[in-house]
Amino acid sequence: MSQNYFKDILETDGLSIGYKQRRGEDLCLLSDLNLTVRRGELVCLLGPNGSGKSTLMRTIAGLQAPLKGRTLVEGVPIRERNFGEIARLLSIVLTERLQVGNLSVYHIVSLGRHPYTSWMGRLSDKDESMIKWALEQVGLWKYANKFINQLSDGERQRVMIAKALAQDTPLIMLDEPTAHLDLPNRVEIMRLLRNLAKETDKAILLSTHELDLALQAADIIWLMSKNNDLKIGAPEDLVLSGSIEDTFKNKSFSFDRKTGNFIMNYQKKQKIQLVGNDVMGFWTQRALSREGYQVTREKTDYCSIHLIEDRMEWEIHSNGEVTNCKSIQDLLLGLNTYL
Ligand SMILES: Nc1ncnc2c1ncn2[C@@H]1O[C@H](COP(=O)(O)OP(=O)(O)OP(=O)(O)O)[C@@H](O)[C@H]1O
Repeated sequence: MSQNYFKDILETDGLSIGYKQRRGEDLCLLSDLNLTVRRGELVCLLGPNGSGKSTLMRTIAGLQAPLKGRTLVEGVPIRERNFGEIARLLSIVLTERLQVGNLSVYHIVSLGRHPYTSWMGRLSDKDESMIKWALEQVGLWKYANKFINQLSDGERQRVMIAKALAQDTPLIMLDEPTAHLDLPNRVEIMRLLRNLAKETDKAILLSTHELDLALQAADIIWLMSKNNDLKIGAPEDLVLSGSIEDTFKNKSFSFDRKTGNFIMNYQKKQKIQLVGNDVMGFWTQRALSREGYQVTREKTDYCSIHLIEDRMEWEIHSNGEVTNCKSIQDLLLGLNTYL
């Protein structure tokens, strides 16, 4: 543990990232970055493919040389330190699936203690208690003696997080920790990482393509765009400023600031009035938009749809006629006969 208390666990000082070219100018992806990650903070790095997320993560971790500037963890410039010293400052969880099926969960997590063990790798009482603590944090102590190939992908990811926790570093970095996982496991890993940041007071920096989860879990988002730009802010600030919308703008879908969802852009058909609110209204509107209708609260020339919420039914009102529908599927079929 460091003697000094650093509020900003990670700092970059005039950091420029990119690639040195043999001929011509260097490929500079981002320049003069002065970034910080504070104690207890979960920061999610987001951006489209090829925007430079991996390059930034690798450069921060000291795995790739910066074009300019430096990274400091708890005030220590990491590229000036040796491997053992860096391993006490930051731990990294990479995306690759673990291929070592014949190692136990306990053994893998114990590898996180390598910066503290002797060259023989003998574990002290403190090492053993850290390993137990780390496995308890991710809810896998009961699996300590299982082999890694007996675990699901979500459980393996939790083992790797436990290994990083056992390493006991102020900064934990994770490269796409939710890749290869199903939705419940993706949510679970993000929730776990957020809780760990708060409970352990560590700084956690992760790269992800999961915009939705990052918006819900991150304290701060670092948003990279393809035109060498990095925007930083609370998720809600980046939504309200339109930065998220701009970054992921595409002709086939758009980001809806009101709901935080991506909406596929379908060809617009007629305008339909929707009368009624709430959950049923939300899902009815989704279905109508998917079919290409423009949904409005105003009266239109065509028809209006009334929600009968207590019976979970829909009515199509058109030219004085009313058609009753028992489901959204019915409603969409019914509309085809009117329009
Ligand atoms: N070794 C390299 N030499 C030169 N250019 C590179 C090298 N590696 C990556 N690049 C370029 O740097 C840019 C950023 O790549 P990077 O892999 O950091 O993006 P990313 O945001 O992590 O992408 P993805 O979301 O697809 O993983 C890309 O244009 C890529 O072609």
